[in-house]
Amino acid sequence: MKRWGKHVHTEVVRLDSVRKTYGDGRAQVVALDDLSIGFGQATFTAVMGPSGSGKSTFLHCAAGLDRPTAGRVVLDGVELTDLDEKARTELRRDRIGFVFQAFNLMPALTVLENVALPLRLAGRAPDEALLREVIRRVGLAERAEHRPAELSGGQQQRVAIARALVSRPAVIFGDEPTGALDTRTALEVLALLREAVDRDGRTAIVVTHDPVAASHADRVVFLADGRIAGELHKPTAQAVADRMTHLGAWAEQATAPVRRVR
Ligand SMILES: Nc1ncnc2c1ncn2[C@@H]1O[C@H](COP(=O)(O)OP(=O)(O)OP(=O)(O)O)[C@@H](O)[C@H]1O
Repeated sequence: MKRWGKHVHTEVVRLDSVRKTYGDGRAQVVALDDLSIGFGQATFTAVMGPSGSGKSTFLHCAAGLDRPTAGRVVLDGVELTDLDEKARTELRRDRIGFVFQAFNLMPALTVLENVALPLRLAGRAPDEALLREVIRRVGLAERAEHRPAELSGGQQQRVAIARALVSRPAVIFGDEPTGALDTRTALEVLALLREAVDRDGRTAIVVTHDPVAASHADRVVFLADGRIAGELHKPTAQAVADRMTHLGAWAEQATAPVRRVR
């Protein structure tokens, strides 16, 4: 907890002087270059930047999926950089929800079973009333017994959001969560993330290429060459697009390889 004057400010995620390099010698790539940034509780941040600017690397380091080469990451009061692999896995399971572009649902399981999975993996007996409430909130009450292949892309992503929310995580990380969705469906998914932040006090950090998606955030953080290249608060889609143009993001994107699907 940090105090800024009269205001009490809680940072749920904090990166201090985080550096991440790949390879060494002449082939070394600096993906994150001395990055320091904090994310307050109940805030929604979009992370944007040209291809290769370090967005995925940032997300992986912030969420404890990967270890920085130097610097420290604190998530929900725990210093990730001190933890071994097993402890980091447990912290991810208990304190973090993930939403990916490719939904990553288990095809053989029903909606209800998919949403219950994080609780089962944590050895907790899922409370069916709680599961049904989370599924109702994402608008899929009638679909609880269906399997992912029987749902539209937008419905599948809503299942993924329900699954991310069920363990009441401190942070929800999104990697292009609306990347595979049409405009209207993307707006529904963004509204669910917004509600998780505003109503439940979750902290959302979402990597996106889409200025409209980013305009749903409280703050947009721009990365370039592994560093923070600027921020916008309460952004409009137009302001985000203008800043991305300034960063040369669109020109680079046109020639960039198709994003990896995880
Ligand atoms: N495993 C790896 N080995 C070597 N270099 C890597 C590796 N992963 C990423 N990089 C490099 O690190 C830099 C940052 O990559 P990163 O994937 O974080 O960028 P990004 O902003 O997410 O890009 P995109 O929008 O294209 O997905 C790039 O120069 C990339 O080539």
